[in-house]
Amino acid sequence: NAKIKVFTLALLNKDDEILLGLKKRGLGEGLWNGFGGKVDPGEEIVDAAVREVKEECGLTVLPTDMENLAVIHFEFVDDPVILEVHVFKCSKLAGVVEESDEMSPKWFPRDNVPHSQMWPDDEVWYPLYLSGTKFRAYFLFQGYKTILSYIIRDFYDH
Ligand SMILES: Nc1nc(NC2CC2)cc(N2CCN(C3COC3)CC2)n1
Repeated sequence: NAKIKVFTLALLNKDDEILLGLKKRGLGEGLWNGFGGKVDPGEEIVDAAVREVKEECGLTVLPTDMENLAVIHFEFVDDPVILEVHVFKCSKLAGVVEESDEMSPKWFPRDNVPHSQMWPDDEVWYPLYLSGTKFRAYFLFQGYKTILSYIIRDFYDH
């Protein structure tokens, strides 16, 4: 009786830097990550991504400037809840970066993000993301720290 929970994850780019936020609470607390959250019922996924970016770091992004680069499914041993994370890449940003209740934002060099303080899967798929490759991925976790297995394939292949 698997249950799928849909999340957005927006990675914001400017020149050779990427904006990450240190999560202050909830799932991923204490880790650096892109901006995102749950998709409300009836909400378009890309609109949820735009909303979460604004809420979490103050920046305004147009839905048409959100490039959907990946869909990643995360499964956890002995847990029926599957996380479906829609990853977006955006380079057209407006506004001023602000701290929020959820996130402390900070710019990092895109080739030097703090992987030791990020979700372990990021190290696997960031290189694909940075090269602009569209992909689908599946990760099987034991708890939140151990990757038991993963599959990555082209977004368009079956
Ligand atoms: N980079 C990355 N890795 C993940 N790995 C799986 C956990 C093992 C999950 C993940 N997200 C799921 C959680 N979501 C938080 C915002 O509201 C909750 C952000 C995106 N983001």
